[in-house]
Amino acid sequence: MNISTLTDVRLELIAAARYFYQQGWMVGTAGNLSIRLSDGSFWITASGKSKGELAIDDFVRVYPDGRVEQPTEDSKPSAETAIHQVIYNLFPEAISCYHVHSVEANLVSRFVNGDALPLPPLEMLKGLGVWEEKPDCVMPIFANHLQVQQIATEIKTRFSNTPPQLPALLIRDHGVTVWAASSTAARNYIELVEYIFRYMVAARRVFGEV
Ligand SMILES: CSCCC(=O)C(=O)COP(=O)(O)O
Ligand SMILES: [Zn+2]
Repeated sequence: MNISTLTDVRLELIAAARYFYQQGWMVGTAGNLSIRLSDGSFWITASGKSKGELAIDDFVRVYPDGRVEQPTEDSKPSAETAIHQVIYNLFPEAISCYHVHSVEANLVSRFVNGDALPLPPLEMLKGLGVWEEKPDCVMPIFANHLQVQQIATEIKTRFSNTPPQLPALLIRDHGVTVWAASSTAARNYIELVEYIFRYMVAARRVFGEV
């Protein structure tokens, strides 16, 4: 057994959350991160924890049958656990699901009225798996219902009929969610989508509405 197999995967989530917090993408208690284990259960951030200073007990374990293992009585699963569950059910290859709130994600979610955000054909899309000459890509947008289960249901219905072009979705006036085959890839995906959002906001300032 090498040393990496002994590492608690929650440490990766703690490090990623601290990094996202430093970027201003997980301010206060905003956002939630999860990682799936080989038995199909996943660790997810407990609800309402300061994401810049997570500790090993600030996670709950959610099993495929919905059972929840809490380290302490006051640790509740993230309010957005239903979204992570639906992503893991839809995408068997997904090992990590990360959700952050940035100012730019909220701004670009208002660039269109419809349910799909056209993305500029940037080289960065290759990092998200889009290897095309001038990619014609959209990011799905979902309404930010107060009942998170409703958001999760709409994600399930839409993606079951129309798989997304990218491993990412945007919730309007809320934030972005990505999923990936490893926690490292999920962290990269967050950085890439946030770069694209920053570009879109800057491009609007420079070129106006295009
Ligand atoms: C101030 S963030 C409001 C809730 C939210 O959108 C979020 O991402 C954090 O919720 P959690 O229950 O995972 O702490
Ligand atoms: Zn959120």
